[in-house]
Amino acid sequence: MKMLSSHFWRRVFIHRWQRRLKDFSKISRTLEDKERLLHRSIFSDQKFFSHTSKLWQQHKGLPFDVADFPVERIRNFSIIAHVDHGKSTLADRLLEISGTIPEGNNMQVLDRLQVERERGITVKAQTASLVVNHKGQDFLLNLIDTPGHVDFHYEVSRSLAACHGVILLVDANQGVQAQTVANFYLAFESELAIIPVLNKIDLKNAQPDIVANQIHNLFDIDKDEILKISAKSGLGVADVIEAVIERVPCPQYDRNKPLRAFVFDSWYDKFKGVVAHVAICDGVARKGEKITCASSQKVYEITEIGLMYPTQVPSGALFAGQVGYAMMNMRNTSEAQIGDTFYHENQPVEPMPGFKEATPMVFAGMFPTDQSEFPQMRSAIEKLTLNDRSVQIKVDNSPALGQGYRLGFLGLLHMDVFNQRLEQEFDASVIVTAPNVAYQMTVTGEKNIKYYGSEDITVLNPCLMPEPSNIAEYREPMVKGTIISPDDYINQITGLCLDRRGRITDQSYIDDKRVMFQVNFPLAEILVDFFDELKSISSGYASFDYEDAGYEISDLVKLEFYLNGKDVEELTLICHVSRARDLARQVCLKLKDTIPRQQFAISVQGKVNAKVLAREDIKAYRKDVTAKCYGGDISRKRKLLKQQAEGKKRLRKIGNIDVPKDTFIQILKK
Ligand SMILES: Nc1nc2c(ncn2[C@@H]2O[C@H](COP(=O)(O)OP(=O)(O)OP(=O)(O)O)[C@@H](O)[C@H]2O)c(=O)[nH]1
Repeated sequence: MKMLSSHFWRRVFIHRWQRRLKDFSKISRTLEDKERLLHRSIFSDQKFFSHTSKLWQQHKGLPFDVADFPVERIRNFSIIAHVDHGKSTLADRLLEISGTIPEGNNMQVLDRLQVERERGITVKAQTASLVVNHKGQDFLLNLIDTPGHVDFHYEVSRSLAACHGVILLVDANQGVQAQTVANFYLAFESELAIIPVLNKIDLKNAQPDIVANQIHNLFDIDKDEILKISAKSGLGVADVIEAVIERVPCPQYDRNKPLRAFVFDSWYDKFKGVVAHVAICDGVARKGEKITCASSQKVYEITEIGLMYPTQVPSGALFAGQVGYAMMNMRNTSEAQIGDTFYHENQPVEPMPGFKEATPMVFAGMFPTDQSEFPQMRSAIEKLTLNDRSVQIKVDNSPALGQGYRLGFLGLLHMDVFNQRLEQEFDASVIVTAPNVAYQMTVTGEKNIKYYGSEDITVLNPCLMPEPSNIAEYREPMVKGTIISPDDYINQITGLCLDRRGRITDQSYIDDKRVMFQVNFPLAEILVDFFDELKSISSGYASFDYEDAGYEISDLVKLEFYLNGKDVEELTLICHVSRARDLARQVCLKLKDTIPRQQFAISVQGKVNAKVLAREDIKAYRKDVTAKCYGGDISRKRKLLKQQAEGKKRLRKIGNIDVPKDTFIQILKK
């Protein structure tokens, strides 16, 4: 007994010291941890901590019943903003304040993809549900964290279909940027409630009053409506929750009506198969029920249904106004179409309007590194496009690279991310050809005159461009660009726009320091390095966004590249006539740098209409075949050299040039 009690006191003593040490280590924390402590004290009153919600670690299922949330106590909203203005950080704080996840600085829990974590950007809209208490009542909030980069704007527009309001987040240091403007109009045109929020007010250089003025001038928003927060420290985040509950309208749906479930996203899970993100517009969907897909009329059984809390947590049912996930035993990835409506078997309802197709801006060929891997590549592309519906797919064939696909993307970053996701998530290694835009042409060649008079075609693959003598008119895609920058850089930006064949249509001040330019550009001119150059001439302060602006008549040529006189179709480009010579030189130099030296010399030529515009030579490795010949027998040495020369000729004849996998994509980068 005595022994036991001394053991007990020893444990109490150790425990006390551990606590003291913990307190001591708290005092000596770094600056970042001090912010965390501040954030803790802000949350300490746990104003929004719901009675039903418990800390993340403590529950396995949902700590509440979804049936207890009628539409009046549901709010569905998105967080939209320019790149890096703090969307994912705010999402973290909202999840913490509601007790959905444990406290922890900058976990970015909604950036779930490996590519997002590696690049530090959001590429995929992600949803999460949280329960908060407001004036004694529990509310179910469904938030969607959206990407900020222009290449992923389709994700934003799709997410808005499942929302009734948005938080328009603006960095109080950087101010309104180009994507802020684009996102505002997207939400405004969708008639959503807009809550303007200034973020990063903890920063030394934050200028909340100036930025509030910009928001007021540009969007006609009352300055009193603008919230000021620090998503990092948690300051003011409580007000955001209050604003969401009070300013975002509840869904106008009815759980007593027949089921109408809208699929706004879907993805392929290696273990669970196809998973769909669903918004329940009317009625109730329960596990085990049979539901019909409105577009295909196929019947499925709901095998699992639940909320993203913030990962998939089964709830057994979802009620009108709620947003969650569902699994329906779909065998084929093509069955889960985004924009589809599901209803209970034999109880058809009016389907929801689907989504507008995304308009791809950039096209590139994708081929397996080894032709035997084509089936794996096809399956990987099918699964990934299930999660990324903005990609357009067409089967393609290339003499050098074999069977593959021509894919359409919303931009180069989109293409890069898609490629990386193929490798990381599906283990598919692919060759990507040089990206190009889609040109339109009016063909009036002999054959066409005979049959059609003239015909308008769209050329997605430059090597399929018809003979120039048959083309009556060329048209190239245009974009309407928005640039926002401090006025110190007006001259540099004007110069850059003119150099890129841009037409400045408007230039106006959004406050007394910042200028907004509206510029019409040929898409091909801003595709590769425009944004980098804009950032570099404006010391990183200018931002850029663009939207489709149709086609304009242009003067185009087909630029072909030859390796040792052999046309390499995969390298063919279409460009404006004024760019042909520079581009030919740039690509030839790039090829010279990227193609490794081989046993024979390689000539690299860039030609337009058989006229050589640029040429580079890659020297051969001179293998010393006579090294092993000691002594003076000259005839033996000659024989070996002759054999070597013949070997080189043979290699050249069969065009056995080792071109590295990323050459095609590298050639356009400066
Ligand atoms: N000082 C400070 N930094 C912040 C605040 N909010 C976010 N940040 C930082 O800003 C950077 C970008 O934050 P994110 O949350 O990734 O921004 P995002 O808008 O989600 O970025 P994308 O999804 O790539 O567009 C991170 O380094 C954050 O730590 C804030 O209130 N104060």
